[in-house]
Amino acid sequence: MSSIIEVSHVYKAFGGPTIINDCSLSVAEGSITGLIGPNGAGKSTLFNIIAGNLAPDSGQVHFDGEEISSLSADQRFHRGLLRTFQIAHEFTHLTALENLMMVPPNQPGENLFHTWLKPGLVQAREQKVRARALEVIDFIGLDHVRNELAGNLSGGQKKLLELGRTMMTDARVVLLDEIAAGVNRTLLVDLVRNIERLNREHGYTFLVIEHDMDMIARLCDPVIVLTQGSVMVEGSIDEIRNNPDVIEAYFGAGATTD
Ligand SMILES: Nc1ncnc2c1ncn2[C@@H]1O[C@H](COP(=O)(O)OP(=O)(O)OP(=O)(O)O)[C@@H](O)[C@H]1O
Repeated sequence: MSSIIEVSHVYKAFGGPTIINDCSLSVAEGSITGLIGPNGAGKSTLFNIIAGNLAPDSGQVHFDGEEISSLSADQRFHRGLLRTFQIAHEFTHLTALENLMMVPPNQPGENLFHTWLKPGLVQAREQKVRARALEVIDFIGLDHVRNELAGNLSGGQKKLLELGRTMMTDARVVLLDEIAAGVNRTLLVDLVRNIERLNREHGYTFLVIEHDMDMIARLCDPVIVLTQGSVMVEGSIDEIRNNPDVIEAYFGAGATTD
């Protein structure tokens, strides 16, 4: 498998100690790759650097062979590299379906000249977006709450909606940051199933930060362990689980898995 994301020798400090320290890793196209590590290891910082929300002090990030360090988060989004975010506050007053319909970038309706000069174009585009949103809401199993305000959805339903929002664009790589947090077990099963289906049926590549090890074990291969801002080891979940260095990094010297 070829790699779709390549992080090469990235460094980042926030005026104090180096948080990301000569970090290099690659994510294979079509994989669901896990990114784990103790608290403060730098996982979210690395996500921000890959997504374009934070500039590295040095080093490079390639997406599908292209060096993307100079691209904004928005430009990366339009190329299909995106991360899920909590539903923004203002969107909690929109229905689940409307939340999906808000996602497509550059909607002609946003441009007043289009509304005046090409109303037919705007209408056709809106119909297409609505049809897609209806497909997506069915796919993620939220059809029964499509007219519910997003703010009234449960934590797990909001996560499913976040995942659905990635389907309104032509996503290729989705960065998931602790998507299982606060989700009940039943909806977690739906979430995992949808991630697997998006991977299998739509060719999405996922990079997943997760503290829930059951979820990592179920979903991810390979798993990358980050400690103190650089990659300690990469392998299958079983290789990681039995690696004494990983156990020590998580639990301290002398710890065992028993
Ligand atoms: N904007 C910032 N300014 C200063 N320090 C920061 C900033 N962002 C992150 N840090 C520091 O960088 C370190 C790594 O944080 P980061 O959130 O990337 O780790 P993490 O591995 O995602 O941790 P966790 O698993 O606890 O979420 C922490 O010590 C944090 O305090």
